[in-house]
Amino acid sequence: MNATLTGEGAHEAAPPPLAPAASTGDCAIVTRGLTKRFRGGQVAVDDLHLAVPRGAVYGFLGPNGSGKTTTIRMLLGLVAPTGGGWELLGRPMPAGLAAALPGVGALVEGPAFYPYLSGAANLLRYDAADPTADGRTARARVAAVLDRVGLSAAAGKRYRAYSLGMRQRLAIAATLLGPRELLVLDEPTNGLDPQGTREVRALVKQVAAGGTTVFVSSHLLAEVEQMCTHVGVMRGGRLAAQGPIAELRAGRAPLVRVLTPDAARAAAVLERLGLSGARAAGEEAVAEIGDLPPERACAELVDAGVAVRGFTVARPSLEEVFVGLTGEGFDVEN
Ligand SMILES: Nc1ncnc2c1ncn2[C@@H]1O[C@H](COP(=O)(O)OP(=O)(O)OP(=O)(O)O)[C@@H](O)[C@H]1O
Repeated sequence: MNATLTGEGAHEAAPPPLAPAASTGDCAIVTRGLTKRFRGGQVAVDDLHLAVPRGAVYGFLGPNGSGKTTTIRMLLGLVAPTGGGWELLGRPMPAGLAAALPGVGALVEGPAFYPYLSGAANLLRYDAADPTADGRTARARVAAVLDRVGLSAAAGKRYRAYSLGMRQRLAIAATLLGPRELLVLDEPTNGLDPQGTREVRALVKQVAAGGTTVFVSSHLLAEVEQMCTHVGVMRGGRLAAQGPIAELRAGRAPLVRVLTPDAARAAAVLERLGLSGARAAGEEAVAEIGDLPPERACAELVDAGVAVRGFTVARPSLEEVFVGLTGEGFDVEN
């Protein structure tokens, strides 16, 4: 799949699209113009074109309120779109929901577990609620899934004694009771401590390594960088960018940054040298270095009388790329 940059996120400083529209070839999720306008007129999701390749761990990244949960709820048939269409596991929706959903594990709102029952007993109750599950093999299924999420040793422990990370792993275990081709997780590390976050991240990677496509929403860039192969960036209900993380990062032009009290003059020199996107902000002038040898740029600046206090050439970090696209910062803590 190719990375694409679309929409209004591409403001003045943002570079042009990396590639044509994403291929929707072998995808676990495809949306075409998916839109949700709530009563009262608010457009929560606007003309969304997602392409989630099979086998990907796709990070659905965006600040709070950018439309992630609404999108996930539409994908799962929990709320009806007001425009556009979508496919899950190759089936057109919503007609194919009943056929596709058994292959989809989803964690949208945390499942309700009984605090006085053990993890295993809670999962047995979940399993019993699934009319397609064979009751005779329930115990084996629950044991296998507890093993998969690393909770075998705590299987008999009461839920209320579980740590936050264990609770979330149990919730993910509940989504894995059946064989799943696709796992959809809405902010699975929200509210977890660093240890719980690590546990959930490791579990997601492990599930993906078993061949399951994972679609996971997050407002944490660092988390998406660590866990995901692909990313879609939401801004105000629209998709500002999507593609393989490595491609989004690698496709960005290296920038020259000049630290100087003469930032405006430095930007003018860089522009005169033919560099794109030359701009000044505070005590920094920035431009795309292109093919110009950095030493030549530096010499020209000095010749023009610019007091160069710092000079670096580097690709923008993923965070800088996304801030450029969304116009908003990301919480990079954690
Ligand atoms: N039922 C609803 N009626 C009206 N507006 C809604 C409804 N649900 C969500 N919205 C609005 O739609 C926008 C997108 O919300 P959504 O929950 O999808 O965003 P999000 O990216 O998942 O954010 P968060 O992480 O905070 O949940 C928000 O402005 C929200 O207030």
